[in-house]
Amino acid sequence: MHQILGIQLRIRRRFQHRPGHSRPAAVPLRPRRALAPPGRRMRGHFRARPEAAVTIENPEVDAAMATPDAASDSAVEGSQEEEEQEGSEGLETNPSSVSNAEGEQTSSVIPVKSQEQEQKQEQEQEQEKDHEQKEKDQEQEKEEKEKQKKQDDQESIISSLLSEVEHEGNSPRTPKRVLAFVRVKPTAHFAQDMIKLGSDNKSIDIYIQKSPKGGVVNNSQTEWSFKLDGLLHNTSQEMVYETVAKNVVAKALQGYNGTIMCYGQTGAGKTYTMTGAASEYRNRGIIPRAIQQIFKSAAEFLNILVSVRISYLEIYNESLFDLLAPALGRGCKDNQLAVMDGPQGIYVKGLSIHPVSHEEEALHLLFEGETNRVIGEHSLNKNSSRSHCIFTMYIECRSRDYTNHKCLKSKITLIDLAGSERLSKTGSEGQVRVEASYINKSLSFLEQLIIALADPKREHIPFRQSKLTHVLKDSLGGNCNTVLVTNIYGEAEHVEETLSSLRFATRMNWVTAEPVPNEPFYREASVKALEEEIHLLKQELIMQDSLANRSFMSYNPLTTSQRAEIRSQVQKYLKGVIEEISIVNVRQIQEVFRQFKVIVSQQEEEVECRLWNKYGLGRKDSAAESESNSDLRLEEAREQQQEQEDVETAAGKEEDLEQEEDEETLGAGSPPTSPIPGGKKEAEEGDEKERSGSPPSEASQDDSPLSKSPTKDLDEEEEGSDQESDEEASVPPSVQDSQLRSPLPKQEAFEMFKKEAGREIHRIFRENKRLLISRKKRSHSVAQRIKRIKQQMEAIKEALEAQKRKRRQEGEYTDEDGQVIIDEKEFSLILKLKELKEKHRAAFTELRNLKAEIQYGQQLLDKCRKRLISEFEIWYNESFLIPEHVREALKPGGNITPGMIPINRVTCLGEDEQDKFERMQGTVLPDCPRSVSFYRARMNMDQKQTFNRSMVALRKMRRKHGLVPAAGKKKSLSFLPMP
Ligand SMILES: Nc1ncnc2c1ncn2[C@@H]1O[C@H](COP(=O)(O)OP(=O)(O)OP(=O)(O)O)[C@@H](O)[C@H]1O
Repeated sequence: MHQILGIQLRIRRRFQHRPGHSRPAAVPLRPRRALAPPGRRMRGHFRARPEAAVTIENPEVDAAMATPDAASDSAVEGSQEEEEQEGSEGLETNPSSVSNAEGEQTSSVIPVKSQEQEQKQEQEQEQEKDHEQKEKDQEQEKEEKEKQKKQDDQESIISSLLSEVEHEGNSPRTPKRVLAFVRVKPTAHFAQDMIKLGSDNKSIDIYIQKSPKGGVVNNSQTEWSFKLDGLLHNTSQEMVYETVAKNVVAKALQGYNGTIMCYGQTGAGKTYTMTGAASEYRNRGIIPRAIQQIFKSAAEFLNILVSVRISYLEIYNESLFDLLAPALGRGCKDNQLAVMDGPQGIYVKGLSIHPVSHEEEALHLLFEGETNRVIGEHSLNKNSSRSHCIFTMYIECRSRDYTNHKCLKSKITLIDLAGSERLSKTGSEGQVRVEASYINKSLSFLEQLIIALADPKREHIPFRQSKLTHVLKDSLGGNCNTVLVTNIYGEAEHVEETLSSLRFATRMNWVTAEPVPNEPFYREASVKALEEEIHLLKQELIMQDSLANRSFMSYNPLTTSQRAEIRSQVQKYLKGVIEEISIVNVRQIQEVFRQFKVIVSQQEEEVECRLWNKYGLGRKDSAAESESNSDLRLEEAREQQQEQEDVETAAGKEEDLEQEEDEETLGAGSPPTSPIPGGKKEAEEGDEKERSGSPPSEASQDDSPLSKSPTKDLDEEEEGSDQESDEEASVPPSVQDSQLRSPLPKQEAFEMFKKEAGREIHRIFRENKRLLISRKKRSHSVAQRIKRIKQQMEAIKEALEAQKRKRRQEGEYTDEDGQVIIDEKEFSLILKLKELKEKHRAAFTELRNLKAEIQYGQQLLDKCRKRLISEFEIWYNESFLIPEHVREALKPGGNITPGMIPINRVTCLGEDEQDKFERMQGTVLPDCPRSVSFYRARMNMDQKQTFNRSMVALRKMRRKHGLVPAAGKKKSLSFLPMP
């Protein structure tokens, strides 16, 4: 019955959707239906109306969304589109319920036809097909136009918010509520007698039999009814996003803060809803989709520039952790975070916020954060996350062409709460029990907070009771769009927890919210205010110094000679020549500590070398090698920096242009320069010299081939790589034949490696390098082109201005509507300017794409380089340093116990993921071209994890088997036998 009604509804909609349209009488439906093979009817019918569709596609779910604006409209459209397709299937397959345009009742009797009739019928079918195709095309065109219109609308909304005219809330504000949805985890054992989902897709009833023995739920009530904003049962990830998040994200681009929170029992699907299945693009959750929506919209905006920054916070046992902390490990004490109330709202002091320029970068951060989450196994969920996680995207919109100087800020807070079940239910002990009690406490504080927020009479809202509630102070209700997704199980055994989750959802649903966009602010003003503040503070310093008779004080970055002076002071202090180092300023203190660090690491290396030599541990050239290793790292860093600079100079022209425009708008004459000419550069050079280590007399200055690193060699070779052929002759004798030969100098060994074992990776490295260089060249020429266009635009603008002035001086003519009449020259100048603007925009897009390619290429090249070097290191160690018996032990079947990773696994790290990615490219990408960023970010993360895991295992292995690890954290891999 449902299904029949469903089809009728869809058919009606099909005709409603295109008013005035009626199928031409010449295209009857009957013959086609009559020819349909028996059985197709049923198949088509069921395919068109699965149970899921009944619940999801009910338009009332969409109506439940607070604002029927562009985003939610498109959600409805999406389902209408599906319905239309389904509807057309219904038209073909359900003759009993369909009438044609003339109202004739169709029949399923197959008429006997002559050949002529059949031909005619075929012709008619052809015509019908053509007609349908045309209709489809028209509809597509219409949809495209509507999409564009919506996009333009969104852009124009942002533009108007940014406009100079004071923005007033012209539409009366109607109090709204926090939206609450319920998502049921799919199950084969849905407790139909206990959980009843209403046909309105909003209500849910729970029936629990009163337990004769008494128990948790043993009061007089056995039935509960809840009415929320929507039920998501058997709903795809896409539909969940459309219903729950799309509007919030679209509004965030218009300056509204948005919050989406997943609450529910452990394992009920919070993480699945928020982040999604890790490996499948189709099953990605709200966060990856929100990232995609933002970057997609940003790319489509013509005049609005969107910048995005990301932070990822974890609250675990009432402690805050930065899941994206750059260098520090989780839980590191140095990384103290604190929730602060600032003038601009709540913020977490010390939490790293990362600017991201494209989707893949943002996804990479998400995946990185995900891998750092605390996962504690739990009887309810093997992958239970025992912490609350808050992924925040900070969005900033401003006008691209600087028609105004305002900036619109907003943030989207996406919260994945820890499981909400009661302690007894977790069946956990020890640490997990402690965690559960923390989680329970913070969730009950959250509940208290929600109750307080929902009560309009309450004056005090207990935000500060827990870290979670404090962090969420400005993210729940108030002026932001807040949506709660309550994840529940459908099974009978979880019904009590389901009941308590639904109570939480209802309370949340009572919380009022009055979403208003954040006030745009003047970037220029804030930069100016900061500059003034710096200026003032500098003056204050000067005054304090003169009062304290310290007129010699300077607060500029240190020069090379100043650094050298500090170094010599530190050395004197260590030798006891001077008693103390007098402290002058913060920069000097930092430099003193740095110098101490440099000296300590040098001494460590020296001591290590001496020990090796003294006890004859088999590494004759250890001194040279350790330096060679440090050189290697240094060279690598230097090369990366060089390449980074290349990219920046080539592709960064675009930013230069933007900056130029920025400066114009800021009215600054020239970009800020270092207070000391060449100061920073000099300081950096000084840095490098020092890092290469030791005093002049020591081996770092040595030019011997031993100290020459492979990466250095890579550099040289890259320069002359064009002439070099892959099929080079003179392949040296294979190392395999040699039984632990006396170590070759690394330089020679590297040459050998490139020609045999590392030949393929070396070829790939060169190929990547070549591609990167060509992209850089192209981006350089595009940047030049942009510059030329800009100059032309400037010239035309000037000419236009002159023309306008002339027109005004000569007196203006107006037409009957009062419009100023301009002459042909001015008109052609305007046209030319328009044309140039378009060219400028196109070149800009090209440059941006090239920049993304360069960035990606650069990453690829870096990876390739690292792999080449690490493989070389392993090969070198295996060939020259590991004795035969250890090599045997490392082979499969050798006496290394299971669980340890054979060395050859390390050499092929990442290959599996790469293969996976390539395979996936062949299959998934053609259907889903937008999934590239998702899979790339995923692959990067997987590779990183595999590498880290392998390294940890390898280190353990070395320790266990009496193999002495090289001292120092950053040592390259080497296996050394104990005497
Ligand atoms: N709607 C769904 N469709 C398919 N699989 C789901 C769905 N919801 C959850 N799952 C699966 O159930 C398992 C548990 O889900 P998830 O980890 O998201 O639960 P959780 O509520 O986040 O648990 P915890 O509180 O312990 O973190 C996962 O393997 C997930 O893939």
